[in-house]
Amino acid sequence: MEKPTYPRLPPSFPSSDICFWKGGEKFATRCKLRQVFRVLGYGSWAMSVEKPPVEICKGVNGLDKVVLREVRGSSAEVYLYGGHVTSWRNDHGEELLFLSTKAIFKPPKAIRGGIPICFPQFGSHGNLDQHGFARNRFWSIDTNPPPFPTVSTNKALIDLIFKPSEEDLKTWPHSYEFRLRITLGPGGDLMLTSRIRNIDAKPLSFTFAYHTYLSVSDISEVRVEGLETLDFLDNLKAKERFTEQGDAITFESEVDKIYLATPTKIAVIDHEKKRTFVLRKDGLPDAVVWNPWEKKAKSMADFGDDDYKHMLCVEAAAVEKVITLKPGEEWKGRLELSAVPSSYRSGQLDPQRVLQG
Ligand SMILES: O=P(O)(O)OC[C@H]1O[C@H](O)[C@H](O)[C@@H](O)[C@@H]1O
Repeated sequence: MEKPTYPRLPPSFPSSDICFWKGGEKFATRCKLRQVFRVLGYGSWAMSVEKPPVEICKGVNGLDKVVLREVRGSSAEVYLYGGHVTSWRNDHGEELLFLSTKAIFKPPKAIRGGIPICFPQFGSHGNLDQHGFARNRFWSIDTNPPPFPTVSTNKALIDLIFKPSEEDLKTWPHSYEFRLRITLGPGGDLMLTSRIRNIDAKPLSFTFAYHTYLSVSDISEVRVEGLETLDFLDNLKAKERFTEQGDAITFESEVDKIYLATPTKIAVIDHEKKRTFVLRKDGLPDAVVWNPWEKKAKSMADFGDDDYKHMLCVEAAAVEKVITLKPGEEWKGRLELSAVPSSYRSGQLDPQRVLQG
């Protein structure tokens, strides 16, 4: 083949980041526009401008949202309203979080689905409104967050901050700073790290949950491993304490349980989808498992009648033992979510095996 001759490009020719595509497959990323110009015309190449790893734009009803993108194609969306993750997609573009077909993106209602933040109160475990108020307040982008002990090389991350307003101080008179970092890892893992600092002169006590709504193909085909034989508080039986019996947890009716002092890793196995979610948590001893089932689903205005079949909440939480911070103290609570193909058979939970599957 004859050596192609390239056109001479003027020095001012733009050199922004570009992706190459062939037959729907991404061939290369972050080439310079100058190089692309040379390749065009030699084969059936297409090109597109690489989308940024962090983009701030408008979402439903004009609410501000942040889109995180990882170079291999996974993505996440975060609304500043609630500091709320509403979408997490793998590199095939498949949605991994459940979002109600009737979700209302309108304050003061919290968004139904995704990952609402329950703070400073989980559920009705206190005098505040159900799940506290962080999920229906506007958060801000934190442009200068205090450093983390380990430096992150991830580009797809956003730091948010929530500080109580004068109104909030009237209902809950405590001064604090709540920082939330949301990161999409190179393999598409979603990580949420909350840092709450007490900046008041008196102690700060709270309960907390990442109220994660996982998307599942069919709830009756789902199994949770890692919670068997643990004690739990049953919200459907006046928070009475029971011990889980037998095997992994499966679903055939309404469930609303707070499992206590759980392992740091929990697996949610979706047999039909052949997908396993692995939840890893730190600083959050409890795990809430919730599915409203048919009757409650019908009573919820922002929840489709059949939506209960396609969701399961497994919530990394701190409920039974209230967290108390002395003045100046900081608490950290972390959740890491991965979705892997299941090559999973029954037996004790071994998340390492799940991950390698
Ligand atoms: O309707 P929400 O206030 O969002 O609460 C939804 C659910 O959240 C948690 O999982 C609680 O354990 C449930 O008791 C509650 O029904």
